[in-house]
Amino acid sequence: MSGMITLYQYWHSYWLSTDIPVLAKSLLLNRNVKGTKPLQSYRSQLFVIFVIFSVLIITFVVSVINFWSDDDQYVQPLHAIIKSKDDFTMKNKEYFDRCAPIVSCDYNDKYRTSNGTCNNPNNPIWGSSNTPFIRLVDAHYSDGISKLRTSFDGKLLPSAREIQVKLFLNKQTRIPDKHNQLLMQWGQFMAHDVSNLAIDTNGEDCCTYKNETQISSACEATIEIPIDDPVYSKYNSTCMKFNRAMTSNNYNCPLQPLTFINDASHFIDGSQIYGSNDYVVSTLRSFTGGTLISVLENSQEFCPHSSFKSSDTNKYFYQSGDLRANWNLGIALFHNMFLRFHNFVAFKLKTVNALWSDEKLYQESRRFVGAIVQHITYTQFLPIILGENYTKDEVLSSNNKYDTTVNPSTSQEFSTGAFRVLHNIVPAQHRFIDSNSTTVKIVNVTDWMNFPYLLQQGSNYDHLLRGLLSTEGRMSQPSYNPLISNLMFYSNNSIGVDLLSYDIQRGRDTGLPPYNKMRELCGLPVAKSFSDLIDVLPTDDIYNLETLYSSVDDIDFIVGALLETPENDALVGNTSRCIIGDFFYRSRVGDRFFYDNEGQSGQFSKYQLEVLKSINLDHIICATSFVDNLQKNIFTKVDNGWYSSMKWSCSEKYMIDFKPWEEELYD
Ligand code: HEM
Ligand SMILES: [Ca+2]
Repeated sequence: MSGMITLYQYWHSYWLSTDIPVLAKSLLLNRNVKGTKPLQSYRSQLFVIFVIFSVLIITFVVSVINFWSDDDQYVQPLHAIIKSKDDFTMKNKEYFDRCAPIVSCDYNDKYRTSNGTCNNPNNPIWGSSNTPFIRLVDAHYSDGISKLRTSFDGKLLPSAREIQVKLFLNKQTRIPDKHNQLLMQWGQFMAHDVSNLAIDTNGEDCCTYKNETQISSACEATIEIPIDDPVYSKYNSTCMKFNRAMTSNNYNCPLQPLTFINDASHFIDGSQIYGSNDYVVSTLRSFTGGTLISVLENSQEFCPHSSFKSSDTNKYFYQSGDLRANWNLGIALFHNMFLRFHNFVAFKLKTVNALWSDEKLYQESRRFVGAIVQHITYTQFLPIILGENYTKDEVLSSNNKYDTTVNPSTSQEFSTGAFRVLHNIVPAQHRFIDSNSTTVKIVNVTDWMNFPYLLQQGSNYDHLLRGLLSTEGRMSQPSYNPLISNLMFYSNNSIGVDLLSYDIQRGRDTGLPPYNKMRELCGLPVAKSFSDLIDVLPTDDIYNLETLYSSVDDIDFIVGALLETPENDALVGNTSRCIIGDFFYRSRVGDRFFYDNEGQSGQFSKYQLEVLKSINLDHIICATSFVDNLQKNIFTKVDNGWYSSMKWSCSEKYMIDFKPWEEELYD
């Protein structure tokens, strides 16, 4: 009875007379309120129970709402799917057990090594150059080891060129794109930072060897051209030369099934600018003032030259951290831009730290540039490629914590498959635009492959840069432009090759799993018949696929990925987005030196990070060219709305503050 009274008294006094702020204060301070009656202790306990009970109910209601509102069943936490499928620490185990070099590391060092070793304290080789790509799915070869995949019923797969002709070649759409050509160029620059698959060429022309009995293994995979090919039949050509990629066997590490080696450091660290090993790095450094070697022409800085095969001394290749710098004019421009930017940063750091040595200036500048390359990729580039929300929720999730269990290596599926889908935004032509906004020249991309010297003549560097900035990009679509689809690397002696045929054949060469396997990995339902592809592929493409492949399980990954309808605000479809997203997630969380990872030896100070985060590609363009005003959204041709015609001027908007790098001197 006394207990009843007590309870009644409690409720009565609680609702009618308790001073709630006083009670809350007592709970917070975990002590009794002065002058309370003996009932007070019960009151506090009941109040705690009441709070806990309420929290439980609210949590339950919120999780029920979340469960029902999760209508996008295919958007799953991709790294969770991929990570749970396999243990990344076991990837390429045989390589690591048998062939990996032994390295000694100083984990207090503030700077990355040139080849990427010593990043992960438990696995110091992870992500370093000359180590294998990782496979997210096991290799697919017809003999389980090295022979190109065949169809499930044992027949040969359709020829890569036949697929190009029947599915893609005539599907050119010219809808104006809101992005400019610079976006594409950043993509290629990024691809070359993280991926370099060496090709086993030896100068052989595989089609000449084709009919000989002793065919070299590098030439096993020449591409058959259909007799009625709309382009090559005019030249009576029935064979497209194709060399297989180098494998670990070429690096003195025989492994089965074939394992492919990345010559670039897998990390996003600007290795295409600096080189992926000590030798290349040292050939590019001037060893004064922390700068890279450059040549001057018309008061402009360019990459140093290496000799050209031609006797004409006015023609040359640029030397840089990546041999592919000369492939096309746009990539050559980017190599020059970043050479200039490195030297600009070195100069500025010297002005705030007059006593810094060449070594210190070089390393600090490289660290600065590497951070900016990451920052641009994650904040300006990826939101356009993968969509804003996907980038935020999937790629940039998990705060800024480095995770030693995450393997940062580039995946085979990313480099030979998903990221190549963006070859579909490579334009056929570039415009050269002068300072009066007049187009002074239009060039075909394929006319200048391996002829980068055009860039250095007159004001061509700035003209091409203006062209990339103000020409609309090729809209993402299920085809490559007709020039790279037929005439890539053409010369006086050869018609040229087809990039899409190469991409399809390279997938088979490197044992990529077929499209259906990649769907499964990324959480899409496995297609049991062609008609099941309707969830992400247009109907007429499904029909055409059925005429080419005998089973839905045969479709090449890049073929399915290229046909997928792009997701919401992304440029790529569901499976490409998943594989690209997976790589960029691991490349961030698995990189101890990632620019905004917290608690690591190479960490930037708070003020340095503030400056770095305020810099974007606009600042780099302003610091390195005569282009002096820029649109507000650097990868967009023009901004929309009434404000659109206005551009921001370099001198007002894009200054970089180097003060946070000034080291205090103590007497
Ligand atoms: C004018 C522009 C471009 C040209 C001429 C070009 C050409 C090529 C060629 C010839 C290959 C090697 C093909 C092979 O033998 O397997 C390649 C590989 C590749 N490309 Fe492109 N590409 C361009 C732009 C891009 C863009 C915009 C991206 C992505 C955003 C990209 C991503 C890749 C990737 C990831 C590889 C594999 C790299 C490796 O592992 O070695 N490329 N490209
Ligand atoms: Ca790299």
